[in-house]
Amino acid sequence: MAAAEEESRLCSGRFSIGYALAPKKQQSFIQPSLVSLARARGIDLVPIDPSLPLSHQGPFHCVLHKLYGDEWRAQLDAFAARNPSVPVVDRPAAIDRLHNRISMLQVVSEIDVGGGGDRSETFGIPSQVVVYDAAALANSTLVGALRFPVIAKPLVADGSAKSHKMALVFHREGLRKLKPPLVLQEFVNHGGVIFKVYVVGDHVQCVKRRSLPDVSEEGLERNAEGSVSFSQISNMTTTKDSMEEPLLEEAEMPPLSFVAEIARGLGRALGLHLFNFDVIRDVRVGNRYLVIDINYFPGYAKMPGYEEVLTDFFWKIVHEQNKDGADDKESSVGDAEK
Ligand SMILES: Nc1ncnc2c1ncn2[C@@H]1O[C@H](COP(=O)(O)OP(=O)(O)OP(=O)(O)O)[C@@H](O)[C@H]1O
Ligand SMILES: O=P(O)(O)O[C@H]1[C@H](OP(=O)(O)O)[C@@H](OP(=O)(O)O)[C@@H](O)[C@@H](O)[C@@H]1OP(=O)(O)O
Ligand SMILES: [Mg+2]
Ligand SMILES: [Mg+2]
Repeated sequence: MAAAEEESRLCSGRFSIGYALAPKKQQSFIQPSLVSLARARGIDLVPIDPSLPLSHQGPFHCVLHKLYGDEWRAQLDAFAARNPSVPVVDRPAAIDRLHNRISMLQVVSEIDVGGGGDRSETFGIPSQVVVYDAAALANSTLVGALRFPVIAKPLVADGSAKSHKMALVFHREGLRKLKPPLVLQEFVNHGGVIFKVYVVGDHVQCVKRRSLPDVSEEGLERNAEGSVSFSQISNMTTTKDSMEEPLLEEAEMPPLSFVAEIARGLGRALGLHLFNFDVIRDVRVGNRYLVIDINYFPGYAKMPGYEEVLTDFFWKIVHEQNKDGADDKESSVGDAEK
């Protein structure tokens, strides 16, 4: 940041965080309750107009964003080159890894959750294969390795409505109408409840949501249709499903220390501060947890107390950044920025 701009901040004692978000995201995330809490703690949340040069906006002490495309990327790169000490949360190259459902989950095998060796819980990802074209869907070696039912997920997870369109496929014949590129992931019975683990820097919070109900052997036989399509099931408040209602309130949460260790490992390996991940508990192995999805900058406003959590995060970023003004300090924000 230019010396004159920093001087004006020192006089005003305030920090500016610029945010660049799609209109729907802006509406859900930038709540008056968040804006006023941040303001009370000396932080102004300022909208960035992505159609104007970033250099004509600001000054900012941090840039927060969930926008894609080459133009936006070029703007951020130029901004980072001009303002090497201003954190960009998060780096586009780090976010990219979450836009492909294979690279997204590969990171799970890269992390090490120690727990001193006395932890009974284990974690991993479901078996999955990637299918690039229709010919591969007919390949018995590839598909034969999977146990049905499977969930077909678009390979690309770029936030488009299309990228959330899934199909639960009961039989091999159900694969025929699918459109690659996609990932075929084994459906794991998990009691109809999913755990969403929200990460904001060092903060980790886990909530329960409804999920797809378990599929029994009879259900598998009965389903002559071969597949069922769905989209963003955990955001639905009701389902038309005739299957037994999952008892959301009664579902036991995973130990917080366990999910927090996974969260920290993922945050470090991905170089990200703002994300959530979906975890299910395998009903066959009660202490086995599977990560099935990781999302950049999720719907934080649905997280209880999100205003405090996000304001604390903003406060830490701008204060760490300005403590000794350098890029070479040891803050986690600085590390991710590099
Ligand atoms: N392997 C699996 N086994 C059982 N259920 C699964 C599996 N994968 C996904 N699901 C169910 O399908 C839902 C959607 O899958 P996923 O989370 O991968 O999609 P998404 O569109 O990326 O979700 P989000 O809205 O969280 O970004 C999950 O919330 C869960 O209910
Ligand atoms: O819109 P919502 O508040 O539901 O947030 C969802 C968010 O949509 P948004 O970024 O457009 O807001 C999604 O992002 P994209 O994959 O589509 O980029 C994804 O992160 C979901 O997992 C979030 O739901 P949550 O996991 O928190 O339940
Ligand atoms: Mg999900
Ligand atoms: Mg997702």
